[in-house]
Amino acid sequence: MQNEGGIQHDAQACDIGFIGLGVMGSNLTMNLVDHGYRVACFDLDQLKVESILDKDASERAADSAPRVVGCSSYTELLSKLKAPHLIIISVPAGNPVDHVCHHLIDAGIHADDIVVDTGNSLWTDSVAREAEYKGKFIFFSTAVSGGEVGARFGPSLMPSGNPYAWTRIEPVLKAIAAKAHPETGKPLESFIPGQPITEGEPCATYIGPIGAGHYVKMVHNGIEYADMQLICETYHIMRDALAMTPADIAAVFRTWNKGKLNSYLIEISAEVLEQLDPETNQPLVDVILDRAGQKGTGLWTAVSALEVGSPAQTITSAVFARSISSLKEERVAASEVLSGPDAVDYTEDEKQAIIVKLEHALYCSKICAYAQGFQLMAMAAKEHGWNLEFGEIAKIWRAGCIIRAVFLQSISKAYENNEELPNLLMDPFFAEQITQYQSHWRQSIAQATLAGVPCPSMMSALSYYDSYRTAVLPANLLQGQRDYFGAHTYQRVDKPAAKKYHLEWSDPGRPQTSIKR
Ligand SMILES: NC(=O)C1=CN([C@@H]2O[C@H](COP(=O)(O)OP(=O)(O)OC[C@H]3O[C@@H](n4cnc5c(N)ncnc54)[C@H](OP(=O)(O)O)[C@@H]3O)[C@@H](O)[C@H]2O)C=CC1
Ligand SMILES: O=C(CO)[C@H](O)[C@H](O)COP(=O)(O)O
Repeated sequence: MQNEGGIQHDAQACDIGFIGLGVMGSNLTMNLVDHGYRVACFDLDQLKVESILDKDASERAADSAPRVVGCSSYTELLSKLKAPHLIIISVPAGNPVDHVCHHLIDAGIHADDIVVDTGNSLWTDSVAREAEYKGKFIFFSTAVSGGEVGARFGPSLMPSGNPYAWTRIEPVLKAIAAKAHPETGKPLESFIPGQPITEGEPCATYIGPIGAGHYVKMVHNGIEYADMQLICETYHIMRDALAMTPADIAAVFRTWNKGKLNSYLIEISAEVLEQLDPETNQPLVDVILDRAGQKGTGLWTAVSALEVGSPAQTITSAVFARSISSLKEERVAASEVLSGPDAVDYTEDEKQAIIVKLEHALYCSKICAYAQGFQLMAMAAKEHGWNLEFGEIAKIWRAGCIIRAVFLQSISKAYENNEELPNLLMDPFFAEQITQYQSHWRQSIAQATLAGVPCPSMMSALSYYDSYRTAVLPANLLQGQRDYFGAHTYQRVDKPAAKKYHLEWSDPGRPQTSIKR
């Protein structure tokens, strides 16, 4: 037995307790052990505990000691840990997180123990939890992105909460995080158990007070929704307007993946399109039902954008695209009643020209989706008093996470060059890129519209761009309408903005009054 700070514990005690051994939890646990941590594990389902013990046995050297210790209760888990305890949880967002926290309190967790929530929790829940569990233990959060492979070999991590807790957790999270090449921004990857990447810049940085990290992860997911939807729209245009096969479209994505669109999402899209159905030997994508699921983070982003008044229409339209996809039966019925334009027969040369334009359309739309995400974070940070470092946020998204892409290096440079950048579109590099490619972007959307193929997110991205660069929007008429029916007042272009006016619309003379408040 050792004695540290008056606490007795076993030399073989575990460094970390892990609760929730599902898709993410089991892989995060194996990632931790690859980095030399001894982990005590618990899940409500004991089969999952046994399975992780088997996994450890199969991956560790035959003559080495187990790196994972299985537990059958919260009390047993606490008893296996070095003090002060560090416990990581990966359970479904919502009630299960509080269920775990309450059981840890019942099991005798201490005030200086740390519980780190890694699930996709709603950021306001994390804020409430820190307050609720104060004095019982330190509630900390680190949002995780990267899916199961990321969890296993290096995810992107967005930690936030008590700064003292961060000093204790930082070495653990930076060890298990994905690593990016500092100059190129490209992910440094190894998918071999027991041989983790140790060089490069870790994709984990302290985001701020509790809630900030989960907010940033929520926006990451909102961007993820938009990015995925934009790729799906280009696939749709190629499939229905250009009559291309999944294999042809995959080949186009493979080519794009070598250029400015290089990203994990383009890569996996090509792979999905190439996959044949094991049952029918047809392209798998053709037998997957076109009804998209969603767990809530895209919706939360859209709701937050509406609440803080940040224009994030490409993200929001991606959420709506999932909603309309779920109306499968109605769409099938409507397809037999509602008409669209006649199909156009393109020559091979015309098709190739359209494909070139589509690449640029996707790129410009993607820039706008990211611009909206960063703008939303900036507006939320102002509202909640967070000091978000956007260059650092872009850096931790370069590897490990679902939206990892070479162009995040350019985003991080944009914010390094100008910390006060009001919008990504105003960065000289991105402004120039859109200037160069916008004609192809506009032509692609026009072509899709003429062919009757919906591209709501691409259209909304272009509208965002055009709205953002328009000095005088038609909101002047809108203000007039509001004042007409509801005396909601208006400001004048020729008077100080603080002054408000109302026109007496029902008075035949229509006098204007200056509103004194
Ligand atoms: N899958 C992904 O790609 C990503 C998921 N996330 C988030 O990570 C979290 C975990 O996701 P994922 O691994 O996919 O989910 P899973 O459903 O695969 O795993 C959750 C695990 O937690 C267990 N569990 C639930 N409640 C408790 C409890 N009170 N005590 C102990 N164990 C419990 C579940 O057991 P049982 O099944 O018996 O209920 C299950 O084994 C979620 O918040 C998710 O949103 C984040 C990033 C990516
Ligand atoms: O967080 C993630 C990756 O970053 C998850 O994959 C996310 O839960 C997927 O969301 P949805 O099921 O709503 O598509």
